[in-house]
Amino acid sequence: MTDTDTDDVLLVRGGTPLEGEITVRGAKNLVPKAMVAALLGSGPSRLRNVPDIRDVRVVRGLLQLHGVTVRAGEEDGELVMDPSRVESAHVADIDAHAGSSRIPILFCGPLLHRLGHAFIPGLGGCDIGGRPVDFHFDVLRKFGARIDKRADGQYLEAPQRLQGCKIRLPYPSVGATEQVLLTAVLAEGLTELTNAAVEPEIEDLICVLQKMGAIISMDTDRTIRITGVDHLDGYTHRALPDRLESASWASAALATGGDILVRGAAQREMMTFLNVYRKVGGAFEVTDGGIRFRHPGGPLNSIALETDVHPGFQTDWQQPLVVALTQATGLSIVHETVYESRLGFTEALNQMGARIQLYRECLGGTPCRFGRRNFLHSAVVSGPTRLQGGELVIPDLRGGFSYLIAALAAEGTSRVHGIDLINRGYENFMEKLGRLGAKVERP
Ligand SMILES: CC(=O)N[C@H]1[C@@H](OP(=O)(O)OP(=O)(O)OC[C@H]2O[C@@H](n3ccc(=O)[nH]c3=O)[C@H](O)[C@@H]2O)O[C@H](CO)[C@@H](O)[C@@H]1O
Ligand SMILES: C=C(OP(=O)(O)O)C(=O)O
Repeated sequence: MTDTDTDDVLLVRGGTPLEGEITVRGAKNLVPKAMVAALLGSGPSRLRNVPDIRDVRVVRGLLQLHGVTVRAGEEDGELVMDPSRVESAHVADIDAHAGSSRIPILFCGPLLHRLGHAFIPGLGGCDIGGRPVDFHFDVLRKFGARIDKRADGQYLEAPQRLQGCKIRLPYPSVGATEQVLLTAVLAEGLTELTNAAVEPEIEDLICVLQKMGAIISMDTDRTIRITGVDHLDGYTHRALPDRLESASWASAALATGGDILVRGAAQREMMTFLNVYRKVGGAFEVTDGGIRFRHPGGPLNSIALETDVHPGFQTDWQQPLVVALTQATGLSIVHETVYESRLGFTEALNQMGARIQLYRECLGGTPCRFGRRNFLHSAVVSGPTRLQGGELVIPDLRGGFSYLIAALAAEGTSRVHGIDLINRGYENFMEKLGRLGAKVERP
């Protein structure tokens, strides 16, 4: 689909506060990985709270190509995956199904265990930095995999059973940590991973693997130890809620002066976000069923914000919150330390009337990996500014949702191109917008 396709364009009439209730389901950053984990089991797995998003469809297609039967369970949002007949898939078919997601790389360990070989096509995912996968392949080599890089992708082979090993990640990468987990659980012997990522979605993946029969311990110092086992069963698991989508709606409430009850949102995984939300001047109430986010009236406060690995401020929360910061009084500082190019989306906000200046220097308290490498990875947001509707082309998933928020907060009408990308990570977002009173229509 191109951005000239009218199906992929949304007309947004701004100026109406978003008000009402919506529900978030399982996390985009857990569900597809738990689906990959099903490949490791000898029997069927049941995953609940699965959202209907594109990244889930991509993994479903890839599992099916490898002989896994995937069907809906009895409960709404339940998937039953049976891997009893895992088989090789044709390289061209894998390529066609890989889609826009980064998940195919996590098939490596499970396929090496089940088949002795794997093919990994070029990866999708958001264009917010170089996003190399060198850690993944370094890790797989340590387990004993052979990797042959060709023009169409990476061909992997396990000449013998993969062996547990000692690994230290150069940076606590979420994907590389998951790569280690999904590979080490069936490898022979002990694997010790230091400098691991400890995001809530990783803990939930560990819960899935433990239910399957894996032995995994987590220390407080980012060390994860996995004792390889010979056999894993299927699992039954309810995915943790999507803390990233929840925060996006929270930012939408703040930027539009609205009031949104996000059913399913969970406090524990959002503590860092909630502290920042309160500092900016947003109000929230945690209930048993979710979190209500609202603009309490009056001015918002400028803040200094630094994204970081968990338990720091999650980078995927950054872009939607920046839109709310355009409405705060004074100068806010945003230092993006996880991705080198995640602030480019602000140019379009400036065209709408925001005042956001980007810097190559580390403007936060902590110098980061990007400070001396010429990346525009810090921002100063001056506010409050009146936003005017504009012509917006969605650059990436969270940037796309941020443009929707900006268009909803702006005066006048915006044309937002490329909205299909939002389906990667936001279930039924059009329906949810409608329920919250947003004035949106297809041209
Ligand atoms: C599907 C999914 O779960 N996506 C999430 C996952 O992405 P993903 O797993 O891709 O993110 P990583 O944590 O791996 O990336 C973090 C940093 O490490 C670098 N890096 C990573 C791997 C590697 O082999 N080499 C390398 O240099 C990346 O370029 C980036 O600068 O975690 C990110 C950080 O919380 C989130 O923003 C994404 O939403
Ligand atoms: C960066 C993101 O996702 P992915 O890693 O799937 O591109 C995101 O969810 O904001």
